[in-house]
Amino acid sequence: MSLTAKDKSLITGFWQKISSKADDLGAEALSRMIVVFPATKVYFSHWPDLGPGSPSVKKHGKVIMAAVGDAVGKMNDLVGALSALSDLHAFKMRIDPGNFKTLSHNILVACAVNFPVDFTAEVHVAMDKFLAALGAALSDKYR
Ligand code: HEM
Repeated sequence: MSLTAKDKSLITGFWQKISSKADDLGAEALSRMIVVFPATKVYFSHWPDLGPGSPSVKKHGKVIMAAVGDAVGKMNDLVGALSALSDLHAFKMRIDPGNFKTLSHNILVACAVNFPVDFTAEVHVAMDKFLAALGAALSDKYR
């Protein structure tokens, strides 16, 4: 699956609209993932508070979305751009790569809820493809 020129322009355009709210979107996506898919809590058990909007969740939501924003600028080589991060998730954090789909889903939900007008069906498809490609790139180092 590859991103078309149209996908890329929709993704870049949507990111420009949401980037100033990226930290909040990240916190909401991560909060939702932990609540709706509680099995994901196992990876964050070292945090003092995993509740929605807790300081750890907010801080890490910001970190995740900074990486997503960086990836928007590197759409032509996601595997190369995310190689070090893939290594970390595979061998240091040992995240089951199936979870990338789960977080992507929650990022889409956060985008839809907070940007209902801009998150058209067209943008939805493009962002879904982009996050799937990002998840695939993050899974690249697993084997
Ligand atoms: C869109 C997908 C994702 C992106 C862009 C992303 C990005 C990041 C980044 C940038 C870091 C910091 C790495 C560093 O220390 O240099 C990180 C750490 C981490 N990620 Fe991910 N991540 C993603 C998905 C996931 C998923 C699905 C999980 C688990 C369910 C996960 C669990 C973790 C954990 C446990 C850490 C360490 C947290 C800590 O410092 O306490 N990540 N991630």
